Amino acid sequence: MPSTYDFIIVGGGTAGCLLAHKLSRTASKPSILLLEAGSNPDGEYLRAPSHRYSALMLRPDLDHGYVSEPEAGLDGRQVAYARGKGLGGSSILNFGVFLYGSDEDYNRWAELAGGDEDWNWDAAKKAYHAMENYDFAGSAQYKHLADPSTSEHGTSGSLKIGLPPVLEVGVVPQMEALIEAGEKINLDPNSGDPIGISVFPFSYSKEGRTTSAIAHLLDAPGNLEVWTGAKVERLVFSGERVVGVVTEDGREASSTKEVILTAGTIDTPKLLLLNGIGPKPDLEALSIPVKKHLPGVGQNLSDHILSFMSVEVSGTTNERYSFESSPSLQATASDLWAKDNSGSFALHNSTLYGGFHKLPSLHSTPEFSALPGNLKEWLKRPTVPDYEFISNALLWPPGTQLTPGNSYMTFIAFLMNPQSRGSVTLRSNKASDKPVINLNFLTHPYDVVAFREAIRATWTKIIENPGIKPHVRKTLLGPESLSDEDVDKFARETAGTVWHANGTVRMGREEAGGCVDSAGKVYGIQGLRVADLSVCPVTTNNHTQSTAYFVGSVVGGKVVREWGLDG
Ligand SMILES: Cc1cc2nc3c(=O)[nH]c(=O)nc-3n(C[C@H](O)[C@H](O)[C@H](O)COP(=O)(O)OP(=O)(O)OC[C@H]3O[C@@H](n4cnc5c(N)ncnc54)[C@H](O)[C@@H]3O)c2cc1C
Repeated sequence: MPSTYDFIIVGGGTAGCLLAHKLSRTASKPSILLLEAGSNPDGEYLRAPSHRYSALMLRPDLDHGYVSEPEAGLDGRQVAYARGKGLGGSSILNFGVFLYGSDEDYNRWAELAGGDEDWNWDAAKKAYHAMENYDFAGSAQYKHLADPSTSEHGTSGSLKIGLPPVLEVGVVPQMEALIEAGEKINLDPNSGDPIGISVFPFSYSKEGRTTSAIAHLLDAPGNLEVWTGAKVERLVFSGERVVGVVTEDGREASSTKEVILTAGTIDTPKLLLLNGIGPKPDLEALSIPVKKHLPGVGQNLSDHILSFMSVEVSGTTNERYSFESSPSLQATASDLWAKDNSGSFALHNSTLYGGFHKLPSLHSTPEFSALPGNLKEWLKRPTVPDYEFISNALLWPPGTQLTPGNSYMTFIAFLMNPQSRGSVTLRSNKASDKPVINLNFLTHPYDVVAFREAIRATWTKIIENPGIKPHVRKTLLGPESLSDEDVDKFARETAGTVWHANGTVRMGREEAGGCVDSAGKVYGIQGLRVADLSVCPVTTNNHTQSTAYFVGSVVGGKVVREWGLDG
């Protein structure tokens, strides 16, 4: 006999752990089973800010290891498409930036969700307030560059968010040089208005990285059971109702109320397709019995894209290369971190600064003019950015050897509001086969032009800045020139994912290709919801871990109300 629970949550990732936390702590104490394909990761080094970018390299076992198909817009390159595997999901591997989207993202989301105000900016603000435990201490050291208002952020949630207690060497003069050159400083990008340059808040505290599992599963109540190494392959149906799941290794569990999928933007549609929920012709072609013809499942894959650029700079600009190339400094840092979370492992890689910007010239291009009218109107709103840049990032390309005594500056251009759409489809009807991922990056004419302008503006703002230029010694990675042809070539050769995949089980009207309603319920099937980034009808203008938490929080709130879990 399979064990029976009120709710089964499939996927112990960013959204899934928050959802499990939320439901399990309601007054009625429903029984909940959380199933995670990966392990419960350990390894102290995974948490130090210094290792912010290296979890992927150090622990390939925590990555599902997906790779895209050859991409037409990227000269046939394939893109490694990491997805976290283990309790915490992609919050184990991510780079820790914690930014909300624009207020307009959430208001548009609410509109596309049929006017459901649970998704609008006011609701988002409340949701973030409730989940955050914001440490304001950091910014006290540099209030002219970051000054989040204490009343606008939560301090009693589970998710530790903050600003670096000390900024890394080089950051203050660079930010000041950009401000001097006319950049607007944004003292709190998590205010609904991301425009301007800011020190980026991160999902770190004095103890190091906060994953969703660390935030939400420590001291779990007795009514929450967690199975790791439990990859769900099959949904069990009773007529049109989902009543349970079966894992890869044959374990079964039944649900009396609902199964909620939080397996992420790649695996949630894969699971739906394998179980007969998706486009009928595709399912029939693979001999999968059709439970519900839903053409949108696996379609509409959306992601931000980025290109790294880097220059060698004089050794006085920052301390990055001298630290990274010194085994003895690293050893001391490792000891201090192990002893009391202090030293260079706490400081190194802790600071990212950057900004979200508008590109007025983009709005007069033919590619912009060709967009649908309501989208153009929305893109022109003052708090909707056209692109983002980040500086003080990791050495890129990794392993580059520099002139002894020198250091490096790496900065990144990001395309916001991408219009290219990809897909996640099945390779076969076997659950063990990886899905087919077509990103279709840079296949929409708007994206080509907007990304070109983003690269050009990022390069110019940083490299041509009179306070930064004198420190630059040579280009390590950048376009040959700033001509359209050279920038486009550079984009095709270097553009990659920001790992912000979303939209493959999109929320919206079924007649318009939507797969779930505004409560995350899968159309045509009872007892089945989705509560991860696959439901997004908007690619929010941020880095998307906060969006995943938001989805878990909103759908969780609806489940609590619909089932009266809080009495
Ligand atoms: C390398 C990298 C860097 C990033 N950097 C940032 C950043 O700096 N800031 C930011 O805001 N965002 C960042 N992101 C994006 C952000 O982390 C993700 O958008 C977000 O975590 C996705 O949350 P999710 O809940 O939708 O999915 P996930 O967190 O990926 O969770 C899905 C979970 O489901 C599990 N699962 C999958 N299939 C099954 C199955 N069949 N059965 C059981 N379990 C299953 C997975 O193992 C995983 O644990 C980054 C992502 C990556 C990969």
